[in-house]
Amino acid sequence: MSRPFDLTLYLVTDPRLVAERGLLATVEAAVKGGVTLVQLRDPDAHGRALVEQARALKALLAPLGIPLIVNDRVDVAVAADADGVHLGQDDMSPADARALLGPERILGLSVGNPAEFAGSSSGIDIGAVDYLGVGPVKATGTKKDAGAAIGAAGVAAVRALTRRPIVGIGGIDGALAGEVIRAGADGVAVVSAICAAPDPEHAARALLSAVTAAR
Ligand SMILES: Cc1ncc(COP(=O)(O)OP(=O)(O)O)c(N)n1
Ligand SMILES: Cc1ncsc1CCOP(=O)(O)O
Ligand SMILES: [Mg+2]
Repeated sequence: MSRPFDLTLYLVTDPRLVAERGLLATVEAAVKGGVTLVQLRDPDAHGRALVEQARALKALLAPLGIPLIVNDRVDVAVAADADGVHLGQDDMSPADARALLGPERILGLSVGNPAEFAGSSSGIDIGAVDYLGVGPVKATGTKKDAGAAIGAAGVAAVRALTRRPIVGIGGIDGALAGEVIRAGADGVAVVSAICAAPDPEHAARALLSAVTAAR
């Protein structure tokens, strides 16, 4: 069984959007505002730099009891003793990742739409997965190769297919956060709404209020 985690407000980092403030300062502020889970996502970074960033984030987050997830890279997560990994449909299969990560680390899987969930649950070992990242909910400039937006209705459609925890992602701001929660998501994952905000602590607090009010 994996260690506990809370999807309520999931911060996914972006190297360009945090460049000015800095990765650690942005995450520290966001956590003060109420972020419950953090993912290190830097698709272009090399392994050594990623491990260093993950170790620094882990040192910041572990004393606060907030788990650190690494995007894509099982090897980096293990090297930095991160709490888990988030995988996409083209990344290593969840079953293979689970074999490398062990039973305790948290494993997330992206699901773009209900059909993709159906494919994952019949093909890949969905049993190895702890939560699903569902989206993009709305079109986003943050991930250029994201699929078509599915809206809150798409989140509801995936919700109807599984009891596994789900977090909506893609184009989520304060207004959409409530809709995503009302569609049945357990939480919201955001990049730009926090990383590009002039005050990440305030932005996180506002998103958390929107999620809490919608529950
Ligand atoms: C919480 C969460 N959901 C979805 C994604 C997207 O993952 P993926 O489809 O593998 O795309 P990349 O992020 O690797 O470009 C995510 N990272 N986190
Ligand atoms: C990583 C990812 N996966 C699906 S959409 C997305 C980017 C979300 O970024 P933003 O919250 O800025 O729209
Ligand atoms: Mg990926």
